[in-house]
Amino acid sequence: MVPALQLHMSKTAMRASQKDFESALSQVKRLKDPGNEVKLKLYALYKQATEGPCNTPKPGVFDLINKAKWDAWNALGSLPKETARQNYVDLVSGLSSSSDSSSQVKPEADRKQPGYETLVVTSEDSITKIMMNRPAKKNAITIQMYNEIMLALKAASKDDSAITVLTGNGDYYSSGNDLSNFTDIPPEGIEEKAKSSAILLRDFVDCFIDFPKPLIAVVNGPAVGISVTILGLFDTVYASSRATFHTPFSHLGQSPEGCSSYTFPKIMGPAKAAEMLIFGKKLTAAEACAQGLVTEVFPDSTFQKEVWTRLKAYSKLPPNAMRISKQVIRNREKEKLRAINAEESRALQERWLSDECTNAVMNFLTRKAKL
Ligand SMILES: CCCCCCCCCC/C=C/CC(=O)SCCNC(=O)CCNC(=O)[C@H](O)C(C)(C)COP(=O)(O)OP(=O)(O)OC[C@H]1O[C@@H](n2cnc3c(N)ncnc32)[C@H](O)[C@@H]1OP(=O)(O)O
Repeated sequence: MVPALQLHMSKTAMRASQKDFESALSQVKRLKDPGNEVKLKLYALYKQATEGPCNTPKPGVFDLINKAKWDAWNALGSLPKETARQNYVDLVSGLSSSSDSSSQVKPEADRKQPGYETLVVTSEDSITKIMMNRPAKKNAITIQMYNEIMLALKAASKDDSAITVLTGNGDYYSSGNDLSNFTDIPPEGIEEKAKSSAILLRDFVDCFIDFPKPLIAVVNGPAVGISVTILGLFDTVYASSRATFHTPFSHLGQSPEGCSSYTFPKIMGPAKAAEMLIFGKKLTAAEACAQGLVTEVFPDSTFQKEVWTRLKAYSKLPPNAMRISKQVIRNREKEKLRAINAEESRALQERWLSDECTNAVMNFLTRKAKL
């Protein structure tokens, strides 16, 4: 190589290295804590790059931290300043790329727990998220979905997450019971179907009564029927400003479930509860919040961002303390809630056999009526 060109190139390399060094110095402040060993390496390379070989007296044996730093610097011997600077830049660049890849959000499909067809269940940041996933059917709850939600709750109660969230995919939170559940009548007849459905309903609601960790509903859109009534068993309910809360049981020839015959009057008083549960009054998110069913309403445009930021912060609280607090708040009611659940399920078992209910369901299924 022509000597003049060689000189030019090495000067450029040195200038670039100085620039890289400065940017590495600012980058290092944004890195996650890389641990003590790496921090010592960085310290030593920095000192070598800026001051040259170690030139200070060795600290005393009891000055542990300064001695470790001194040892690390001294170990670099007579390494040239430029090489130390380059090594520093290389080390920071390696740390940044590994911390970038660990903080990258994996696509939901990669994090999804297997085994669910009607739900997407993910666990991340100490939060288990159970998302109802039939958006084309407004997340109407099929028999399979009832069973999968129970499975997901049981798994979440034992996993290492601190909090559990139920939410919906798409524009609805859930349109409640899938009315086509009424069409799948076994050879044993409708009475048997009503009986097994009442057991399913009781077991489903018991899972919410017994859930041991903080349980949060992220109500992303309108909620109907059982998806509303079980909200009284959640610890926190966050709603989008687009959400509505509708329990049209009389319209459907049915009666309340999800322990709402007890929780709603307790939450909002008997008069407001009756308007919802007997007359099917639909509440806006703001009304549901004013009546205590909803904890907080967020503008729809920022709903997901605000709610998940809040939940990520809550999920870092000590999990055992949260669990015990929930027990202290809820345990004394559990037996009562189970008895109420059983009673509501028995009442519905009869309702499902009534003409009022059959006609309402048929009207929906034959496209004659919607809510
Ligand atoms: C004896 C056997 C008993 C079995 C019982 C099992 C256990 C049950 C225990 C629990 C009991 C719970 C009580 C309740 O939850 S009551 C509430 C029931 N829900 C409803 O009545 C809502 C019915 N849906 C509607 O009124 C409307 O769909 C809507 C929610 C107001 C939305 O209207 P939209 O115009 O915006 O959208 P739409 O075109 O209607 O819906 C899109 C498609 O989704 C289907 N769909 C929506 N909700 C349901 C539903 N709840 N059940 C079944 N299918 C639903 C709708 O039919 C559309 O489908 P498609 O595109 O036409 O194929």
